[in-house]
Amino acid sequence: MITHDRAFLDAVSTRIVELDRGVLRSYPGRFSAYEATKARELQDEALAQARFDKLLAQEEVWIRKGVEARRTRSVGRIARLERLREQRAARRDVVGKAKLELDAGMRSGKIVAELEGVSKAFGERTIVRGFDYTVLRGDKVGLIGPNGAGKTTLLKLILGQLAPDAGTVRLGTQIQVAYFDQMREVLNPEATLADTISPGSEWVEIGGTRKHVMGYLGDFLFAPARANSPVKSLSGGERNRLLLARLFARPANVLVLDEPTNDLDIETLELLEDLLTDYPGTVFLVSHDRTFLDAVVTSTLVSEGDGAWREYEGGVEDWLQQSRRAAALAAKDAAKAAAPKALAAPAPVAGPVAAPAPARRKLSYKEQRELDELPVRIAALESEQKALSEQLAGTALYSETPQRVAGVHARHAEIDDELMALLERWESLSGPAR
Ligand SMILES: Nc1ncnc2c1ncn2[C@@H]1O[C@H](COP(=O)(O)OP(=O)(O)OP(=O)(O)O)[C@@H](O)[C@H]1O
Repeated sequence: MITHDRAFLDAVSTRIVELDRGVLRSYPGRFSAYEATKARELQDEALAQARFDKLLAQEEVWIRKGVEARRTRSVGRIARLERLREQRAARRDVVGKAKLELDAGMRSGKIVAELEGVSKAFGERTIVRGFDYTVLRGDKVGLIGPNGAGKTTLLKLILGQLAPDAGTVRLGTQIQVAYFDQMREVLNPEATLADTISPGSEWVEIGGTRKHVMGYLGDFLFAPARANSPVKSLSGGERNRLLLARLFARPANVLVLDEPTNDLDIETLELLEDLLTDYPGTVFLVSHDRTFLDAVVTSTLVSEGDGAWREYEGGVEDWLQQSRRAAALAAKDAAKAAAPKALAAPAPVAGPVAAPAPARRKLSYKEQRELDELPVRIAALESEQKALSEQLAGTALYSETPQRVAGVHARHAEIDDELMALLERWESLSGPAR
């Protein structure tokens, strides 16, 4: 019996067979029993994953320690870390694939939009001039230009929401657009996380594929225990993560993301990168975060001023390289034309913009000092923890008072937390600029 009628299922079934992430599982009993067991399993899974993450994080702290510690690294421990990393990567894979099934709404036609000689001006100001452009299904397009260059206007033209002054825009078939705009999206602060994703149902259902909302929230790094908390209890970054979860639960085949990376932590950024990279539909991405753009886009639309827009294959780095090359060639040609007999001077390497920003954010003097001291603090905590582990493994400790034994246990656990906090600090200080 295959049905979406839960009341009916609950009344008649004696066994539920579930297909989740490509695995079939059988649960004896009625539908309500299955739901309870499933929620428990998801919770256990989240707990096991959290434990695993903690171990991995500790091992990452260890491997990242200074040169001195590096000499004493054990081969076995490094091999174990590599295995842990692989397991972690595989887990993300499963999640990514599961979501892809949810995302793939109805496919759009092969051509999403075709623009010919499109121009648009607001009063005296020309935003787009004589623009020819074709977007195909699956293109991931980055838009780059200073504030007010016309990125939003160009997007509206491409998606047929704004009529051009001149030229034609032909839209493809079956296009369903979903937007992610942190500034404008509104979340009901009183609604729960689960209700925000899938109002009135415990299931997220798109294109015939269903997933329990707890599991879906888990994919977006919300623990099952939080599914029934109100939106107002979330931090700003968590709200953005929830908006992303809602975006990917919509049956769209064209996603438009305007500055999606503001306020997202590293893990969510990676998740978003993976989601967008694997997303089978078309993506338009406006972002000032070059690393993020480079990771996701397959082509870039760049404002070259005065209504001129140009398409480059690849991401920001490719655009910079290509435009530097073009500028160098132009300079060479100009030099040749101006002074044909002069000795060939090295071509100036000039581009429309400066070289890419350094990958790491600029630290204040105080932060740099803190970062430099972190390995020492981590090493001290680890050697303290090692000494405690030895005491716990030996017999002498147990001839002392029970309070003393409990104290050693407690300090050992406390060091775990301190190490985690230092690792997080290390991540945030040494992470890329955003
Ligand atoms: N409906 C409108 N009427 C008049 N002017 C407009 C209209 N929409 C946009 N503009 C102007 O056109 C220019 C381009 O705006 P647009 O919002 O497309 O830029 P943007 O590149 O997306 O900017 P930002 O990076 O700041 O979001 C701006 O100067 C804006 O004031």
